[in-house]
Amino acid sequence: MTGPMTVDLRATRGAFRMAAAFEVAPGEILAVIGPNGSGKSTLLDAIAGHLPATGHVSIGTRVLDAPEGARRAVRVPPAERRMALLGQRALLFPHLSVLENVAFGPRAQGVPRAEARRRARARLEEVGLGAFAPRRPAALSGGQQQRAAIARALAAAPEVLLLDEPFAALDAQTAAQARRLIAAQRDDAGIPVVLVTHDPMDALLLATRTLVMQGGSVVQSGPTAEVLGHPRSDFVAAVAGVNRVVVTGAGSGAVRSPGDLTLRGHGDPLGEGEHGTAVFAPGSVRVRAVPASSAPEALSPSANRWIGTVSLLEPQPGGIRVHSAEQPGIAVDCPSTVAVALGLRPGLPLAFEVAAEDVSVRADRAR
Ligand SMILES: Nc1ncnc2c1ncn2[C@@H]1O[C@H](COP(=O)(O)OP(=O)(O)OP(=O)(O)O)[C@@H](O)[C@H]1O
Repeated sequence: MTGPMTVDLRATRGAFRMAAAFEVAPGEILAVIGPNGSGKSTLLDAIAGHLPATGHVSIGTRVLDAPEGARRAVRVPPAERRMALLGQRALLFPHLSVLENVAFGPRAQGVPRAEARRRARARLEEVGLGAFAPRRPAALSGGQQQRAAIARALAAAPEVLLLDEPFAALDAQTAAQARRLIAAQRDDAGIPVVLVTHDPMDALLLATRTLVMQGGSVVQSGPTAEVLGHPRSDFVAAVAGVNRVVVTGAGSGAVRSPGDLTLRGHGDPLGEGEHGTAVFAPGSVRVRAVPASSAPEALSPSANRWIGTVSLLEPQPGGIRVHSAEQPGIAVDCPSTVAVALGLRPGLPLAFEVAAEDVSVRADRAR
């Protein structure tokens, strides 16, 4: 059991500037998401000490980085931080066997050779590579090399685990196995884990909290369900697969979008003219046919209902994603049975409806 990891760092890479501050509790996984080039790897490299940075990093009472202005400037070299940084590429030592690669960490910490090999063997069994122990890394597939890298990271018994897209190069089955290993390490070793990921499912399944980086800064952080459930940026909305609509308070508890959609939802009440966002899932919108004989008043939109003409249809698992010409920024997922019954095609007018309990509203002021 280690203590919490506290981070408050600034680093530069060429013209790029990164700044982030957060704490990760022992036994907690913090997910870090963000667009390409937003600074996620820079953050992990700075924490691991591979990149010059200013600020503070500590694990419990052990200070790893303290700024020049502190009572005593501290900068612990990467090899002495007791952190494991695992990236997308395995980076195993090519001239050592898989077993020797995994035993390397314990050996470097002074563990006797026989014991280091015993630990390495146990870790390799856990990742399903027991039979590959004598081989050189080049004789392993990419996925097997990554599993060996996970075994190597865990064999060193780190006090903090830094993971940079560790499942990205793995097939679905191996990725699931690797996720279980990481979750077990979190629970058994009770260490803080920072997980950079592009997959919202990783954040949802593994991380209690999620931090969003954009342009080198933290733009949102909080419980994973809140961050993905009410994204503050289009990037996170796309990652979470939800519609995010900029709205303004329209009085009587309703909000209005720039596309003139009137919505009622739950969450923050918006005063008239006050700015905020409304979020709802594409699958929570009901789609119905517009009868050809409809009276004009039956077509007039009311709160949470709108009429749209199909402009784009995209296949989705289990159905079709529908976009309309009138509300191009709103995606609606239509189950395949309904899509067939409606005879979905571009140009078809449709009635859309979303229940108020499925619409989450947040005021900008609450940021
Ligand atoms: N060695 C380097 N020298 C100069 N600039 C760099 C270097 N490495 C990265 N950068 C720049 O730093 C910025 C942040 O890169 P970083 O790799 O941290 O982003 P990221 O969020 O991890 O991206 P990705 O999701 O693509 O892995 C980018 O603009 C990148 O071009």
